[in-house]
Amino acid sequence: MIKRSDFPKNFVFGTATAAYQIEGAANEDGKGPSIWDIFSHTPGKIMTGENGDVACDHYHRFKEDVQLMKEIGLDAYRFSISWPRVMPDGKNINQKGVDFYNRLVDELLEHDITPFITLYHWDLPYALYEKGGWLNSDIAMYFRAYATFMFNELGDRVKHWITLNEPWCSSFLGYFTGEHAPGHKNLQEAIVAAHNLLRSHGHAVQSFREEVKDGTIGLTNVVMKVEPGDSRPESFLAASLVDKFVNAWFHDPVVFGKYPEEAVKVYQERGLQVMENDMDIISTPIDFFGVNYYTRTLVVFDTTNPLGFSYVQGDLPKTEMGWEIYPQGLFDMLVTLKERYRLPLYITENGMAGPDKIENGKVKDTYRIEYLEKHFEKALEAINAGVNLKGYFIWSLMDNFEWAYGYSKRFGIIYVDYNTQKRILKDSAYWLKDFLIS
Ligand SMILES: N=[N+]=NCCCCNC(=O)[C@@H]1[C@H]2[C@H](O)[C@@H](O)[C@H](O)[C@@H](CO)[C@@H]12
Repeated sequence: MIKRSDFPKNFVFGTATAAYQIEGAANEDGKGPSIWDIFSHTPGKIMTGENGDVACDHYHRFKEDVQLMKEIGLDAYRFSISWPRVMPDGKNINQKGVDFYNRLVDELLEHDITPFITLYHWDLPYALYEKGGWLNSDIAMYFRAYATFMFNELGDRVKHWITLNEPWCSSFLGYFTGEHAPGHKNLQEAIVAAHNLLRSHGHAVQSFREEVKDGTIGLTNVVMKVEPGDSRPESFLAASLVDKFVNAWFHDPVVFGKYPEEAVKVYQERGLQVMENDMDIISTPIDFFGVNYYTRTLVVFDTTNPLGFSYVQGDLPKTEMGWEIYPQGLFDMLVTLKERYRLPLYITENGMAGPDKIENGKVKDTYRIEYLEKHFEKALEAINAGVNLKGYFIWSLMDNFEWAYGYSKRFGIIYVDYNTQKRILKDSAYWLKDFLIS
């Protein structure tokens, strides 16, 4: 049985959340609307018709939540800042919003929990969306100013920062499939948004080097193990190409200063415009990559699809999200990232949505314990294979607003009763508490 002491001494175990998914107080103390406030209030966008107006009410209950993190014994906590809470119009400061994050950081430090901050976890100020949002190249300057302000405000106490959470989701789910805010369905827009997200990332890193000299900063991507769904050679080719679009597209430019060749050609015909010194900015050196790993993606050669491939379902056991449980993919991707980019890594998200039910005041989420054990084992295997893995953040600390699925998908190790806002540690939280002292 794997033990905490099998991991390197300074390895951090934590949990992760995001502002829009847990804070609530959507219109309180001067906070401005984000694109997710508008999207979740737009009929038909959220499967359950729910929104993040209250969520887990973390804005008011953060002290209780930090106390629960302490009770479990977490080393670290990854959370995001709501840009429109601190800058309601994307530019001017809302001091009450800033005060909340000062209080949260101080509460974490008082409980010996190391804060890891994500600057952007999808909740763009709506006022900036009205100015073009990620489609307007000026967004990089707004993001740089926001990042610089936060570095100056919290950088004395917070030494670990992530610029963006999953730019692939922000651009391709937000602007191509339309599943996420702002709900556009335009491939050219998705390509432009992805480029502006990476430019914004680079500007924030440049500012960080001036503002927080003793800190580390990185970029978090969703990392999908892309595999062929059948044995045809064309499907192997399709898998390799999809891997370039979903994985390499958001890692290569940040390290090598250039997009993957195979994908550039496709995107240049569909609106990608790279201006002078964009790639130099995007490839401003970072200290680590954050890896959000959930599952694998299977693709097959498919001439009926204009892109030449289609996604297929695998036959492994699945979570409530319909995602296959595939711990081997975590090992494979950690090794791939290490060999290609030679950067330290954090697993900034890994976890599962389960059929969590309260029975006699308990949640027997044995399936989540097994899921975490298997993925912990693969993470350790990767470390022993030479991967410089520095930490592991479970998604998520508590059940929360799961974007287009509303509150119907429970990822937390803590159960949230949304009617009463009562928090109940699931069996997986008690398991983690024991693991962290093993
Ligand atoms: N097929 N397939 N699939 C895998 C693709 C997963 C893309 N979604 C994510 O990674 C999001 C990430 C997000 O940071 C968090 O805010 C979300 O709550 C979790 C759970 O959904 C994950």
